[in-house]
Amino acid sequence: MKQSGILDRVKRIGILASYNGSGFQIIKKACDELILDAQVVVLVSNNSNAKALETAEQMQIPNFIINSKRYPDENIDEKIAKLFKEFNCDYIFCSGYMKIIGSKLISSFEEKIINTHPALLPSKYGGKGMYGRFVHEAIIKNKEKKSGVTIHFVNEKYDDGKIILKKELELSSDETVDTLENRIKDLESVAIIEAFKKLLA
Ligand SMILES: Nc1nc2c(c(=O)[nH]1)N[C@@H](CN(C=O)c1ccc(C(=O)N[C@@H](CCC(=O)O)C(=O)O)cc1)CN2
Ligand SMILES: NCC(=O)N[C@@H]1O[C@H](COP(=O)([O-])[O-])[C@@H](O)[C@H]1O
Repeated sequence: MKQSGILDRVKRIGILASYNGSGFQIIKKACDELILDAQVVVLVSNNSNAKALETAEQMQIPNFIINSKRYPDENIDEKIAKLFKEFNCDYIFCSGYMKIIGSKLISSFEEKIINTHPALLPSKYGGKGMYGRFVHEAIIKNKEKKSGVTIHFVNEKYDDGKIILKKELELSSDETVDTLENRIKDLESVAIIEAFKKLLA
């Protein structure tokens, strides 16, 4: 583990999640086990029913619901950016976050917002509508021979940012959406940690 100098401090990670936050849990575990020299300091969800909120609460990680329904008169993107700044986040990780991130948040965290996409990019399996099971359904429907995970920086467009790393897998002849989803999640658990090790080095 890198020795921290006097001016260094453990890097602080903010999470954006819409549902379960599986990637968030992977990162938190790696931080707790000192595999990553970082700490998860705050979680934001757009979805008041997100399981990720409960998980954060159980872990005593500050967690917030920020969406336009709850804050109809505020710029949601600015509100999220302000909160992550208040928590002195060094990085933001999108753990199954299903909303477009706007320019304010992107400019506040240039090349510091990281997303995990459950397919190989660039490809037709990225962009608007390509999230969660929809990605795997399209891959299976099109009889693709391979898929994978892409960890990338977030820019203004969906799934278009600079790629940090990719991991591939070959589809089996009897692959289903369920088996592919599970295999991609397993691959993600390796890719996310490898990507953060690269960033934190
Ligand atoms: N500016 C960016 N914002 C986000 C990115 C990004 O790369 N740039 N990545 C997404 C995550 N993502 C793919 O990895 C993704 C998530 C959601 C969608 C999508 O089509 N969403 C629907 C709404 C779905 C819902 O409300 O549940 C939509 O926009 O119509 C595409 C890609 C996170 N944000
Ligand atoms: N395009 C974005 C996207 O599809 N992200 C995907 O959502 C899953 C997280 O869901 P979770 O809420 O179950 O952790 C992850 O597998 C991630 O690749």
